[in-house]
Amino acid sequence: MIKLHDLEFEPYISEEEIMMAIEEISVKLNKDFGHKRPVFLGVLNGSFMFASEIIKRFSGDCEISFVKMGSYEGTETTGEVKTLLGLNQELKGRQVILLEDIVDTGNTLVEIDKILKKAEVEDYKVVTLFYKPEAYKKNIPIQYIGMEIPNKFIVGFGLDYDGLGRNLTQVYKRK
Ligand SMILES: O=P(O)(O)OC[C@H]1O[C@H](OP(=O)(O)OP(=O)(O)O)[C@H](O)[C@@H]1O
Ligand SMILES: Nc1nc2[nH]cnc2c(=O)[nH]1
Repeated sequence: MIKLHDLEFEPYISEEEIMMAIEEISVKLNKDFGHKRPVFLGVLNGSFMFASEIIKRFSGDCEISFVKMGSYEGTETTGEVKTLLGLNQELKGRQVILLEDIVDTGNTLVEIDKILKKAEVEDYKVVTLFYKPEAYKKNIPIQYIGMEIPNKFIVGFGLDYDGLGRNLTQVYKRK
């Protein structure tokens, strides 16, 4: 059990399980994009750890870029997704692989979809380590999913509770 701010969390997904899910996604990405020179687009802050693991395993040529989006306060979405740092690279005509740590309501994905369409990317695919099917209310397709999880608030492996917990190497759920 761990405590972050006022809340207690219990171990939920081990580092080993996370790494297995990452390996599986990486095999598919190498097969599907190995010769396409994609741009990996990580969504900060939460995706930094996942993005690092995915990119380390990619064996073809690739470029790496980030955007920073934010919408959560405490354990709840505000419903308003802010673009805190936008695109800083020309993506017109490129194949983009979007790297998300988690897709929950899908609000963040909808905002990024607008950004990528405006940037006139050739195509983009969504990769997420965690996905909450019960919470997802949008219809943007998610092509690569590490793990489906129930609608519970989690922390660790990049995911925070009010700034804390991102450094944890395994995932915890709210007790
Ligand atoms: O599907 P949604 O309900 O939009 O939730 C998913 C988003 O929530 C988290 O970001 P957050 O806004 O907490 O910012 P952070 O990555 O800086 O923690 C996470 O990193 C995703 O980007
Ligand atoms: N830390 C954290 N951030 C999220 N953003 C969307 N869902 C979650 C979640 O379960 N945990």
